[in-house]
Amino acid sequence: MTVLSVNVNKIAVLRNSRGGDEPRVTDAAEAALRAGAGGITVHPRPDQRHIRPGDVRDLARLVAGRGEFNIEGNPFAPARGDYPGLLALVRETRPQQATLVPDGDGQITSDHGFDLARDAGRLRPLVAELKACGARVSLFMDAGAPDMARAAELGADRIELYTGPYAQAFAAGDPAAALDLCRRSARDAQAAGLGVNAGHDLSQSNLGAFLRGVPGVLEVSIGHALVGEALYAGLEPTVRAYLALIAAAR
Ligand SMILES: CC(=O)[C@@H](O)[C@H](O)COP(=O)(O)O
Ligand SMILES: NCC(=O)COP(=O)(O)O
Repeated sequence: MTVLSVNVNKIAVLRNSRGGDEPRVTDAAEAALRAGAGGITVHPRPDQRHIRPGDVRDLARLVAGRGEFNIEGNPFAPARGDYPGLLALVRETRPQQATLVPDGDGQITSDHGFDLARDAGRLRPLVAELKACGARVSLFMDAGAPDMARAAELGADRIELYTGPYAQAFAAGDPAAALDLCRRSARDAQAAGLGVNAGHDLSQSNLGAFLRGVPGVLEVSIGHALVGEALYAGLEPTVRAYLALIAAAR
């Protein structure tokens, strides 16, 4: 069954907005795991707009043995201040998965996957180093990317389908074409021996249709919508609602 990995970036946004320690990302992760989430995802960025290196260390300890810890980030982004870089964080905290995302600082959020025709050569040694740290490596990829097999060729274990365009199409009432693109890309990745994860702007409204339309998704990582929904329903009930949607989509 598809694993739910709860992204706690937005808990850190709220915490950082007042400069203190509350709400704690570790409390949110604890609640999510208690409710049955299969893992926790964070996306520490060089500008530390939300998740900080200390959060990554704390969450690695908290999740250990209780679920999968997934660290996302741009492996090419240099260290800055006390942000040591994605590889350094992975070396130090040994997460079960590292998801590589080609984000720049100027982006408000992740909005595209890798261009492997340009990036494969630079990625190959980084993927090898991350795997040597014991991490499964997933590459953030656009639905419709022409070269899913190249992700396998450079050593990745999985791809993460960028589901932002699907979510936008779903909200506009016309998801069919975007869903079909996701389904075809997932099939191409699976044919190349890659596992398929998915994430970005997934929500309780669009998740069921996505999972029914794209067979074999191993993990969905969800944060923004889930935390927003939890403001009204509570975090543990919201996580359980996502788990029920995943179970119903089988
Ligand atoms: C890669 C992706 O789509 C998300 O995991 C990412 O974490 C979103 O980042 P923000 O939470 O900073 O918008
Ligand atoms: N990889 C996607 C993720 O971790 C969370 O994305 P979102 O649900 O915050 O858009």
